[in-house]
Amino acid sequence: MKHYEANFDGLVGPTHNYAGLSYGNVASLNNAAAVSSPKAAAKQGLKKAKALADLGLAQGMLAPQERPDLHTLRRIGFSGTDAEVLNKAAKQAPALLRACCSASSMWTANAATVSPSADTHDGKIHFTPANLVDKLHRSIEPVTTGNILAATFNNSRYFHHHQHLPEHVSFGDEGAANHTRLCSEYGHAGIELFVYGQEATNPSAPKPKKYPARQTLEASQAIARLHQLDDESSVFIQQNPDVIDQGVFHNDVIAVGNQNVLFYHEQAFVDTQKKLAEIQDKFNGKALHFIEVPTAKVGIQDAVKSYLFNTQIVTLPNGEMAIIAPTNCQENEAVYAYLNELVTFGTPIKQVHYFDVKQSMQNGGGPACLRLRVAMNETELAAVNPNTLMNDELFNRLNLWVDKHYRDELAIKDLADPQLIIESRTALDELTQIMKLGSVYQFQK
Ligand SMILES: N=C(N)NCCC[C@H](NC(=O)CCC(=O)O)C(=O)O
Repeated sequence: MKHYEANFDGLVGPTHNYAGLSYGNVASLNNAAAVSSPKAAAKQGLKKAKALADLGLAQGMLAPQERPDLHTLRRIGFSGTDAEVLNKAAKQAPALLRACCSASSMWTANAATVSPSADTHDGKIHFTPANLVDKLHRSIEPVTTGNILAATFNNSRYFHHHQHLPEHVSFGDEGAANHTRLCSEYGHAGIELFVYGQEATNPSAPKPKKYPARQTLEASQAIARLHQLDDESSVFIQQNPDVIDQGVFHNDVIAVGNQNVLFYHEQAFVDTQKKLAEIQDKFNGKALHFIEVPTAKVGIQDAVKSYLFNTQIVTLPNGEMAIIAPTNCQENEAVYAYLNELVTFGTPIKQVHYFDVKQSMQNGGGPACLRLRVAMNETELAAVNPNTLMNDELFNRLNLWVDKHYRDELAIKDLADPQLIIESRTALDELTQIMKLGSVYQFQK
């Protein structure tokens, strides 16, 4: 039986904009009110996804969410026709309107946590949508995320979909951005690493002083229980609160794993040596590569600016690993020098491929934020909705679809334009037909 680790990238939605909504995410705040290009953003994302498919990897796409989110605006008291709702929100509560217009579902690393069947007791792939409660604009994603995941992985024989965790800060859950998996082969049972920012029920435990810690230990433990993971194959690690205060708002901004490689910054974790020993122990003595990047080579600021750790590490069909990096890594002297050196270290990582995903980067989303990993065997892959899987035909259809429906430019003031509701719904309605998703959006119900 063949095994894959498929990447499901988030298709960038028609309202992609820079609203400065994510306190603690330096790029989001620095680019607040800049003019975005939804069309360029969607095309950059599609190009990366297609390039990975062309490298011989299993690659899918996840549909974006409906924005502006009229359903939420009505729920908080704006009434009238759709245009009236938008107008009233724009005048009375512009910050709430901005929160209801974000295309943030593009960062599918935050869509859910996924545990492959090799790790779970019932032998199914488990999905739990992230509740994303720390940010208002993201907290309105999980219900539709659940609908989209269920329409994409639509076979209950292989896929087990859970409801998102209770919507309270004690269960702050950011999905796969704070989760990575180590294994010798994708189809073998692995070790699931859950990295949390704070313990909600232990006020004396360390936590950041300035920026929020979005993921709690309690949430990570709940996911491990729901996904029927063994204690012997789960490791809970605290993220270093000092780096959260320097802009590392998710663990995937400072560490990434693939198969038997863990690539991380020296300052990423609390109790690093103890945790590495626990991982090694639970890995049953099999070979592991811990690639630690020292501060002397790459400082935290360079890591945050370049997104060195928000790279994807993928295993190519020939068994070599490649790093999928944003072009921002080429533009940073220290990081570029490090990556050139990394491929000579004798680890499984032998190649680096650079992609321009700047439209997403300007909101703090790198290549790894844009994808949700799902390790699958060939039977499970065959059970995925085939219309979501990347190939020449889907790539061409989606590019034409973007050309037809997306704006070249979007400024914050444009979010108050009722025409954007019509454009967005027309596009998404057509998309659900292209990807054969059924009625996943509120406006279709
Ligand atoms: N690291 C991972 N996996 N994902 C990155 C998510 C970026 C996202 N940015 C935003 O939501 C900015 C939106 C705005 O400001 O308009 C966030 O902070 O949640």
